Amino acid sequence: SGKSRPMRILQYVQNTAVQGDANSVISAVDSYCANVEWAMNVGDKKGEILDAVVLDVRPRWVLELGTYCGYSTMRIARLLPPGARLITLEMNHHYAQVAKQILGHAGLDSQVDLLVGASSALIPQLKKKFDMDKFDLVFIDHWKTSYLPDTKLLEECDLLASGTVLLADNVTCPGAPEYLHYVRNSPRYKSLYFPSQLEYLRVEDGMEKSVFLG
Ligand SMILES: CCNc1ncnc2c1ncn2[C@@H]1O[C@H](/C=C/CNC(=O)c2cc(-c3ccc(F)cc3)cc(O)c2O)[C@@H](O)[C@H]1O
Ligand SMILES: [Mg+2]
Repeated sequence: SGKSRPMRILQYVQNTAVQGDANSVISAVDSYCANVEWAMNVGDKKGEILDAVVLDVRPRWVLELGTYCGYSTMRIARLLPPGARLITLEMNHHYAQVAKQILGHAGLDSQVDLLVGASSALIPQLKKKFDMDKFDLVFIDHWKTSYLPDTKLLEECDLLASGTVLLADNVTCPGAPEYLHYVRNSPRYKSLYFPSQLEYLRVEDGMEKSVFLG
């Protein structure tokens, strides 16, 4: 039942996870996607790398590109210091609606602003909309061919400060070759690869952490 995969994930969360307990919602998504049907969440293995980066950066302003069901949104939001904000962009209305409900079940909607629309249209509006200046952390996990153009757009919109961390999912599988080449060869980034595995599978994947140098 449930018309879409995100819908089926939401129903499983609503039926099994503890309302207001983000960790139980994260575990519910992981057990559903590991045992019932695969979905493109960052997952528990790469999720631990994401957690470690969030805890290390202690960001005040976080941007996520590609919300999908809100899994990585929850992982980030549950670790934010008080007063910090996570802005997540999702172009698919249905996915955004599901993510909003999953975030609500986890009790994390107060730290998160979920905007529905394409990143290319929304990124130029963020400074004014949120009265903010620079992001401390950007988690990139949307269409792999959009990683590079959106990184360049973030530079053009002056949304990256010296020290801003970009963390990109899937740089090995499915891969983001143009993005990788750019951040690994540009003098404006210090880049480091974190090997891991594709969510819920024994397939190599990894995340690239790139620090903007200004
Ligand atoms: C147009 C660019 N701008 C965008 N602005 C806002 N939201 C966007 C945008 N692009 C895509 N989105 C949204 O991000 C999400 C897309 C994520 C794309 N992710 C993947 O393709 C992906 C794919 C895999 C994968 C790996 C191995 C396989 F065999 C099959 C799939 C694994 C992953 O972890 C992935 O992240 C959707 O919710 C989509 O609606
Ligand atoms: Mg991904």
